[in-house]
Order: sequence, then structure tokens, then C-alpha cells
Amino acid sequence: MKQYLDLCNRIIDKGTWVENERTGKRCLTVINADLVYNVAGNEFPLITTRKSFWKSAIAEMLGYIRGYDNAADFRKIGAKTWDANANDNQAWLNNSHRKGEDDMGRVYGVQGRAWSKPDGGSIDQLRKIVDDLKNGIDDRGEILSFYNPGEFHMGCLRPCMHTHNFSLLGDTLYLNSFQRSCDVPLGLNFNQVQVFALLAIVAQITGKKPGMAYHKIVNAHIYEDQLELMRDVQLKREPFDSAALSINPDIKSLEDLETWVTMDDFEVSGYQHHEAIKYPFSV
Ligand SMILES: Nc1nc(=O)c2c([nH]1)NC[C@@H]1CN(c3ccc(C(=O)N[C@@H](CCC(=O)O)C(=O)O)cc3)CN21
Ligand SMILES: O=c1ccn([C@H]2C[C@H](O)[C@@H](COP(=O)(O)O)O2)c(=O)[nH]1
Repeated sequence: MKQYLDLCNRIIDKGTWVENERTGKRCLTVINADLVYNVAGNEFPLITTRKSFWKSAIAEMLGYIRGYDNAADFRKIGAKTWDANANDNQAWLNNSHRKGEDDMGRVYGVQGRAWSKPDGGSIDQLRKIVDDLKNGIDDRGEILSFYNPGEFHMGCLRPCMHTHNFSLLGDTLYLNSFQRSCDVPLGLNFNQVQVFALLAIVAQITGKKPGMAYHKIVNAHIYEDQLELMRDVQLKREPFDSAALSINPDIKSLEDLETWVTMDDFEVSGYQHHEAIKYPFSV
């Protein structure tokens, strides 16, 4: 929690105002932040200075793992987070690649599970990683990349958290996750949970012990219409101790994640938090 608050304070104290053409809003911005999560010690990085809707965040990650390309599928598992980007963004609505209501196009999980090969067929990056790790293999390229510039024009948004790089040392699994752009009040609340949960889940299905997760953010920003709430409300609150995440131990494979897992298979204990804050969302 401290590292989150430090980043928020750093943006407010030292940030630079940057115009953003896509949203038409200004963002108070800093470059480079490194967050570390202790997954081994189950220090779940849930924001406590407001209520965090952590189930939506894990649902979103599950949707990426399943390779979803449709906001309706995300809604069914408990995440409404893609509704606006799929349906309210004029540039995407005008895009001839959009396949109709709720379509997100070739973003995130689509790239992770079905990256198109120029010579035909596709690559399932996550399957390869899980198979390798299960067999104790780390070929120094256990990389799940959602960043495919050749297909940016076929999706509603370029991926923000775009690369997840797994590593094995003995039987301990590590994760380095890279994020190019971060909406600190709204997105980071989710992204912290997702990096932590991704390492915990992949360690569980590959039979490894989770170690540390390292989260690198490049452009970290607060939108102009979020600043007051962050500075004068959220940052005035005292944080509580961190919560713990538990995952149903019956989840043992990628197939389990693809077929029967729901948000009921995830529980959080010891979550004390201040009341919710509704931050404006920029499409
Ligand atoms: N401007 C912007 N910020 C983001 O963080 C973001 C995007 N766009 N587009 C793609 C995804 C969607 N994400 C989202 C979208 C909505 C919420 C959100 O509304 N969160 C609320 C309520 C969550 C709920 O009720 O489930 C929150 O208070 O955290 C969070 C992350 C993260 N990403
Ligand atoms: O997982 C996510 C997804 C998105 N965001 C934020 C970061 C930016 O505020 C917008 C994306 O806008 P770009 O113009 O494509 O950078 O969404 C996030 O924080 N986390």
C-alpha cells in the first residue's frame, strides 16, 4: 500500500501536465515506477484507502487468460470494465474491423492465446509457458506479450499492461510485468491485483512456489478530473494492513481456468478498507 501512496504523492508533487489527444483530457504524469509484490508471503496489494472491487480485477485477468475478445464475455464472469472501450469510443465504432456490439477486436488475451503467424495458423503463448514451467523449463523467453503493433488497428485499445515475463529459479516462480500507460486512480487499483494474481495462479497450475512479482510502469498518470478526489479525499485517509488472497486449490490446470473457474474460487481475508470513491473514467 505504501508504494501505491508514494506513487500518488510523487505524481501530485512532481508530475508534469501532459495533454492527451485520445481522451481530450490533461494528465498529471510521471515517468517510471517500480512496484514489487510479495506473492510468496501472500501480501495481497489491495488498496485500502478506498473500497477495491478486486473480483472485477481478477475476472478481467481470467478473461485475458481465456483469450476473450468481447465485453459481453467479460461481463458474464464479473468484469464490466471493457464496456466503454468496446462500445463508447467513436474511433472504434467507426472502425471497419469492429464485429458489432461488445467486440473489442484483437487485443490482450487474443494476442496471448492466438497470435497470428504471417505464414498461417496462430501461436498460443500462454500454453507454451504453462507447459514449459510445469516441466521445470525456463528457456529465458517465458514471455506472454499482448503487444502486437501489426494489429493495433484491429483492436479497441492498445494493451496497457503488455508483457508478462515468467522466470524459474529452482522451484520458485517469478514474474516481471510491464505496463506502458497507467491510470493510477482507476487502472492501477486493478493492475496490482492482476499482477499478483497472475503469478499466484500460474504458480498453482504449474506446481511451483510463487516468489516475487515485479511491476514496471512507464507513464503513470492522474487525469485532471480525478486529481481533486485523489489529493483531497483518498490521500487524506490512513491505510490499513494488507489483506490475503486464497485461491481454490482444485484449480490445477489451464483447462480448469478455461472451463469452470468463477470468481467464487477466489477469496480475500482480512480486507479492511475505507469507503468507495467513484473516479471519473476516460474513454
Ligand atoms: N481510462 C482508462 N483507465 C483504465 O484504467 C482502463 C481503461 N481506460 N481502459 C481499459 C481498462 C478498463 N479498466 C477499468 C475500467 C473501469 C474500472 C472501474 O470503473 N472501476 C471502478 C468500479 C469497478 C467495479 O464496480 O467493478 C472502481 O471503483 O475501481 C476500472 C478499470 C482498466 N483500463
Ligand atoms: O489495464 C489497464 C488498462 C488501461 N489503463 C489506462 C491507462 C490509460 O489511462 C488508458 C489507456 O489509454 P492510452 O491512450 O492507450 O494510453 O487506460 C490502465 O491503467 N490499466
